[in-house]
Amino acid sequence: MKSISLIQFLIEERRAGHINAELSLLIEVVARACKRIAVATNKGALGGVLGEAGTGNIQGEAQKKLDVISNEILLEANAWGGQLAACASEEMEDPQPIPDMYPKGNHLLLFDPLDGSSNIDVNISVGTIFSILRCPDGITEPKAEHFLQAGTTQLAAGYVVYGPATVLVLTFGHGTHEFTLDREVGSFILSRRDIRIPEETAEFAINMSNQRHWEAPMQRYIGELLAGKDGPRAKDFNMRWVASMVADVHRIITRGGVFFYPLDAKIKSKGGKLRLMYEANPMAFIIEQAGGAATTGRERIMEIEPSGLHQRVPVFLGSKNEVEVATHYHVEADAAA
Ligand SMILES: O=P(O)(O)OC[C@H]1O[C@](O)(COP(=O)(O)O)[C@@H](O)[C@@H]1O
Ligand SMILES: [Mg+2]
Ligand SMILES: [Mg+2]
Repeated sequence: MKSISLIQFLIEERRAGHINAELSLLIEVVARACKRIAVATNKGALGGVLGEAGTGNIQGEAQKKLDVISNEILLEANAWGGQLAACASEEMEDPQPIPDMYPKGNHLLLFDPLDGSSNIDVNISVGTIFSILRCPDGITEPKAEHFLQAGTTQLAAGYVVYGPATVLVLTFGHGTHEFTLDREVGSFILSRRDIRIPEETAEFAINMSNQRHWEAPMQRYIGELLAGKDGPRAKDFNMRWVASMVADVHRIITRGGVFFYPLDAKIKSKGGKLRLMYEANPMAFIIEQAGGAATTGRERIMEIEPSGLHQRVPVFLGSKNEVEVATHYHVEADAAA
């Protein structure tokens, strides 16, 4: 098989008119930063990267050292290239403009620098998630409000999973593609083009420990899956929960399945657990481009008009038919109420 590097793939995408030179460079820079995060992650205890940073982020969550290191790597890598107007991160309260000493570009980059933080210290896959938007015309100093664009306007989205292999999954709205890092050569190589998620699945991912706090339609849906062959679905379902969204989504991208982080009584006042701008929107774009579906249980994630940079939403995503059944149960219960 002829091997195609990420750089060659980006040139092809430019020729096809899917991206411009600035966006191509931006993806290269993000991919290079993620290689550095992979190196830091792989060093583990030997690199002094495990454990708590001793600080808290805007979400009120304790930061791990690797959350802080990954955030810095992404900010530093993106500061100088002339492809960005500003960055926003799950770890920072406000967007960070590109310093005045560097040229500015027309894109906005949003990222969850290190997803699955609870898994860092136990040597389970973690990742980085990113989303790219166009900076509104005439805005030279983007503020939070300029990032508040619906997911349907994303120009690109991707994630990198730091697992047994380091893998980048990317979309520009023309299919979802996967690249595997060749560690010896230092290049991402195309490993799957135009990924398709099967519409049917018998595998679901959810944190079952929250079951008693879920809303009634979620209780009903998961109850039916657990009843297996003897229940109304007449089929046995398997369950997986890595607790790193990147790893759970990557499994779905690879063999199908469905992922839920629903609303529950504990997190209701926050709107959900996962962040719309850094997690839900980019993953929804990637999943939809692979033939899957992504909703909040009530509406399509990518159609939400964001109200805040750190807004949280419920997330249902993956194989189309299961997302539809679970969403239908919620919409039906709302209508009945
Ligand atoms: O610990 P829980 O409740 O199972 O939540 C796990 C979820 O939280 C997350 O770790 C949140 O992401 P961060 O690690 O970036 O905060 C997701 O990756 C994962 O799906
Ligand atoms: Mg995350
Ligand atoms: Mg994170």
